Amino acid sequence: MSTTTTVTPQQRRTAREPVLSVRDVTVVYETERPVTAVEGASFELGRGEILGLAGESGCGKTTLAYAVNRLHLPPARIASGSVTFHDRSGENVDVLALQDEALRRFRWSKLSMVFQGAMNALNPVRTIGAQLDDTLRAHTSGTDRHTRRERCADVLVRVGVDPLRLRSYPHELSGGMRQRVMIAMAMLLEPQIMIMDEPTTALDVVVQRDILREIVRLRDELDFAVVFITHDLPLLLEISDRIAVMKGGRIVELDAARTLYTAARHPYTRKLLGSFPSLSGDRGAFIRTGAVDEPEELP
Ligand SMILES: Nc1ncnc2c1ncn2[C@@H]1O[C@H](COP(=O)(O)OP(=O)(O)OP(=O)(O)O)[C@@H](O)[C@H]1O
Repeated sequence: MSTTTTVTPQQRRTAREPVLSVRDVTVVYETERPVTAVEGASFELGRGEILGLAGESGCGKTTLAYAVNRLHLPPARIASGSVTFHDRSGENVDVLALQDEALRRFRWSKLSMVFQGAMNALNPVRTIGAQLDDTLRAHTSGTDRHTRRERCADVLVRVGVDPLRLRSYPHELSGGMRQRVMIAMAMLLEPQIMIMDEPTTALDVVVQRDILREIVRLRDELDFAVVFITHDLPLLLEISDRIAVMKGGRIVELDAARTLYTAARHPYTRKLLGSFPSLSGDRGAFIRTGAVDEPEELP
């Protein structure tokens, strides 16, 4: 007689091996009156998992993301903690100890980041193709021009942009397309983790939804993990496997998206959920559109 266990894709992902372990990270802005922007933050990111990072403005989301990627600049200082990247090869990388060339290689190729308003970071006087090629050349040696061109065209197609746009200048593209190009750039070196900090905030809702759907689809296809930062909790509930809620520099709750929605434990999470009418109103029947929650029968 065989027994069957119902395992959701969500459980499968969170049960997966970790790709990143963040332990007790504290970040202080050493200003005249030092500000502890992140205090004792710990989380584990599973391979291929989408982890949402939610919380009100100023709670420390961006500071934490920058620290994990070592992009923080003085006066910010990582006062304590550890960040370990678990490479697909089996190697464990102490991210906070990386220096110079090793750190440069780590960024983009292992962990890449899409910033708030990244679309405005494109160089206005260089074509999209030239800018994608710059990133590729900086990280891959000995790849010929034709192969690089094909790779650049391929990532554009993946994010839904016509590869003919390689010849375009940023001003010839809509905001949504430029943001897609930035996501393509972050994907270029096939990183195992992508950190996205409010990547769609500046875009209208329809474009925002399209891009998010694309990110979830790409994750399903390519199996990179995502840390997705926003204060838009309904959005996170739709796309995330798990969600961490931050308040005053601390992660106060971290759970599967569905559990957080139906049975939040921390009063602040409940308050946050209650502050979105779409989640709390009479017609608040919340529908997950992501491809993450259909149960699946496993033998
Ligand atoms: N350069 C700085 N110097 C001093 N304090 C800073 C600096 N940058 C950020 N802070 C403080 O650190 C705290 C966390 O800021 P952070 O930008 O990480 O929050 P956030 O949750 O990402 O906010 P938002 O959603 O508005 O981007 C805030 O109290 C902020 O005032």
